[in-house]
Amino acid sequence: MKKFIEKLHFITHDIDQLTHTEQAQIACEAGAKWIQYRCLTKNDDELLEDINVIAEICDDWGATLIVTDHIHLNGKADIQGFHIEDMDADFTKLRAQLGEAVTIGGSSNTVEGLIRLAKEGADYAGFGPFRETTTKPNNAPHIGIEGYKKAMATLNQNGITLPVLAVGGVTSDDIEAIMETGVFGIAASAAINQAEDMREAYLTFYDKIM
Ligand SMILES: Cc1ncc(COP(=O)(O)OP(=O)(O)O)c(N)n1
Ligand SMILES: Cc1ncsc1CCOP(=O)(O)O
Ligand SMILES: [Mg+2]
Repeated sequence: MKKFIEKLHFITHDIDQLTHTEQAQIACEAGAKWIQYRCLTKNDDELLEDINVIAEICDDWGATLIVTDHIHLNGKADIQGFHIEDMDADFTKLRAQLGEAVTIGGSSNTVEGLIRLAKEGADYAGFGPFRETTTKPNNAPHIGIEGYKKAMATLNQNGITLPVLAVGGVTSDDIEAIMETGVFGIAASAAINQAEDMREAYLTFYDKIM
C-alpha cells in the first residue's frame, strides 16, 4: 500500500533543554507534519505517557506520529508507524506483523541496504549519516553530497522509487545541495531542537525543503 510520506521528518531526542513533548509541540506549532518520537531511555509506561500526549498534539495539528523502534507498542496508542533502526531487521516479517496500514521506515548506511529495504516493502528509508552527528555517533562513512547523488542514480537505474531521506548532521545550510541530489527529503533532530530558537529553526528547514 502506497503511503503519504512527508519531506521533512523532525526527530525528537533526549536533550536537556526541552522534553520530547515540548519538542513535538513546538515543531507542530511551527508547521511540522511528521514527528518521529525517538526515545530509547524510558520504560513502556513512561513511553506511553509521552506518546499519548504527543499523539494528541499530532492529531490537533494534523501531523503523522512515527515511533522509533518499540514496535510492541503498536495498537496501544494512536501511532501511525515505526522507524526501525536495526539495519538487519527483516522488513518482510515486520510488515506481516504490523500489517499494511502501518507506516514502516528503515535506516541504511549503504545503497545495497536501501535496495533491500525497498524490496522488503519499507515505506521510506533514512540514509546517512550525511556528516558527523552527536545525536548518535557511529563509525559509518559519511555519505556526503556525492554519495547521495551516486546512490540516487543507482536506485533510479534499478527502477527503485523508495522515498529516501538524508539524515545525520544535516543543517539548514545543507538543504539546497542535499535536495538537488534527488533525495526525497530530510530527517533532522539536533539542528532544530538544539537551536537557540527551535521554532525559527524548524521554519527555516521547512522553507528550504518545500
Ligand atoms: C528517518 C530516520 N533515519 C535514520 C534514523 C536513525 O537511524 P540509525 O539506524 O540510528 O542510523 P545510524 O545513526 O545508525 O546511521 C532515524 N531515527 N530516522
Ligand atoms: C543519524 C541519526 N541517528 C540517530 S537519530 C539520527 C538523526 C538525527 O541526526 P541529527 O541530530 O544530526 O539531525
Ligand atoms: Mg543504526
